[in-house]
Amino acid sequence: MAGKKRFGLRLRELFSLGGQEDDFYEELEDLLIEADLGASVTMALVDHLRESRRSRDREGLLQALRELLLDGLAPAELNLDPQRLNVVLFLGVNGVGKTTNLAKCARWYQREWPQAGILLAAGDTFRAAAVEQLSLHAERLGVRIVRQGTGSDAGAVVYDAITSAQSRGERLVLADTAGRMHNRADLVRELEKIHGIIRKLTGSEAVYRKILVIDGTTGQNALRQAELFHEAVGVDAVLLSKYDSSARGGVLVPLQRSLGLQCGWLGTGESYEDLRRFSPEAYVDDLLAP
Ligand SMILES: Nc1nc2c(ncn2[C@@H]2O[C@H](COP(=O)(O)OP(=O)(O)OP(=O)(O)O)[C@@H](O)[C@H]2O)c(=O)[nH]1
Repeated sequence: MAGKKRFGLRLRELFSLGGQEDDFYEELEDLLIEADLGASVTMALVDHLRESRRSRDREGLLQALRELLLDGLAPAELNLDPQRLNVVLFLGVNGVGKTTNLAKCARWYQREWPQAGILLAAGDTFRAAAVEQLSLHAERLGVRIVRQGTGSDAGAVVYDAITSAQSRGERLVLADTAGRMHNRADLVRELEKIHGIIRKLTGSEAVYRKILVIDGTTGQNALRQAELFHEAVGVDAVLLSKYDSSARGGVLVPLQRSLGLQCGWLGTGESYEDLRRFSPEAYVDDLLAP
């Protein structure tokens, strides 16, 4: 959070400085880019501020920037349905916190839907320790898991999980996926295969959603990751992990502006309770806080 505070502070310092108009906007651009807002969003914001000719006093500018950042941001809605089967696929590159946050979501729905029956699917069969890690969470949470060994077919794991949940009347399958394969094409092929299996099995009978986990400390690279997954299978919502240790976290704005992706949750630590619903106002206030 220290970095975020620095951003807000530096913004205020800049706003209270005198000097040339052009220098001011250039420095503002640098600050926004450092906050992970990305070049195109930054340009658009700064152009807007320039054109709006709002008074260049500190509070006026901060208020204008706040409104611009908030524009279009909304909490993602998954619209899951406790009366039907829901399949939620967790996507994201290695180490972003997919498995941990999948487990937090399991805990969340244990509370929200106490009667639902939750099943975890160990679909990351590529990384050696991933199946074990998810199994440990299943044991701690007291939920069922469908797993096979490392190197097995992830599509088969997901297939088994869904048919098993269907036969038992369970309402929620949370499926992990690999974040890395031998190369990008393999990863996309694997995801497309899993996606095809889920679509075939669920049809109109079930709700199927995809959550992309983005590491809040990643910066602009997050946008490229999101493009990859969104193009491959389509993303319904973003979960921004490691928000507690993210220096900037401004990346949610370009994710929304460039790809139309909204955030649903913030991961705020490593324990099961460390999951927060995304609030655009709280997020932007945090970004701008001194
Ligand atoms: N501080 C903090 N740490 C987190 C958060 N979410 C996950 N982590 C940590 O990030 C590390 C990686 O998390 P994993 O859940 O293993 O990541 P993954 O994406 O499943 O990784 P792969 O299985 O390798 O793809 C672990 O040490 C987690 O405890 C969070 O919201 N805050």
